[in-house]
Amino acid sequence: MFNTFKENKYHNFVKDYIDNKTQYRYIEELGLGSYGVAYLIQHLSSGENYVLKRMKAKHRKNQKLRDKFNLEIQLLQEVDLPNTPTVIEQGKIEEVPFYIMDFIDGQTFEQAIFRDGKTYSVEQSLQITSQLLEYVVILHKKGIVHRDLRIPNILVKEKDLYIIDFGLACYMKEDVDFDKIDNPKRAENHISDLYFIGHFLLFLLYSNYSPTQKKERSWQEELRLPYSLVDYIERLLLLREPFSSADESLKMLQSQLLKHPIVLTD
Ligand SMILES: Nc1ncnc2c1ncn2[C@@H]1O[C@H](COP(=O)(O)OP(=O)(O)OP(=O)(O)O)[C@@H](O)[C@H]1O
Repeated sequence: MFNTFKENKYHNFVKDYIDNKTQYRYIEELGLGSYGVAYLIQHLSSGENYVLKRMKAKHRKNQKLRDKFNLEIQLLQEVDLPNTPTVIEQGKIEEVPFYIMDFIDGQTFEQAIFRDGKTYSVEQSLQITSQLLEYVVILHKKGIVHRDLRIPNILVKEKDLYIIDFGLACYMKEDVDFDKIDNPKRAENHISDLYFIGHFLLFLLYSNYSPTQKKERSWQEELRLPYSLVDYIERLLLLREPFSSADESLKMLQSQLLKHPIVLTD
């Protein structure tokens, strides 16, 4: 098996492969996750940028992880939305599977908030969440749950949102007993995506927050949001009765929270 040292060696292998055996040239590494590595590459004749994502070399003999990686590609192909990257091609480099997809030349919300110090008002946070929910409703209609809608996996480019990293996505299970969900993050239905969207919304709202006290308090106390919005977020986070679908939560957001101007409580 490739160990950490060999992973570096494999990295050089991939670079050589891209530069000498494909119609692309290697530009840089974009990110290294627990299972995969993503690289920025450029198509030689068009000059367009793409992303090559591969499995980590040390996992290449692990059939379960290979299946997981193949499922990621399959789901991304099935999603086929303007706001998710299109899969261009797939293959193997020395037994390690990879695929090439569109490069979304935007910023992740993690970069926007934590690197660039971007702040979002309550109104903006709700507008962005509404846009995200619209895409998630379509995703769910296609029978797919993303299950990792965190700030590094949602990009913004010219005010449009894009969803990447389908590494934990799965086919949606229709009949699930809500009382038996002990880990909402891993639920194989809308509950998981709504739970992550609740946290996503809190990240946006916190971007505008400056602590007034040393002692850390709950988000309900710190953010001083209107009751209707607290209630809404609590439903996303399963602290209250969950929404029966992403569509229901989108409708409530659009018909009740976005319709009236948000007034913060003192
Ligand atoms: N299609 C894309 N367009 C733009 N940037 C991308 C794209 N795909 C990945 N990236 C960048 O590369 C980083 C890593 O990619 P990705 O999130 O898919 O893999 P990972 O999370 O590192 O792997 P794993 O699935 O093992 O956790 C992302 O955070 C993002 O910055």
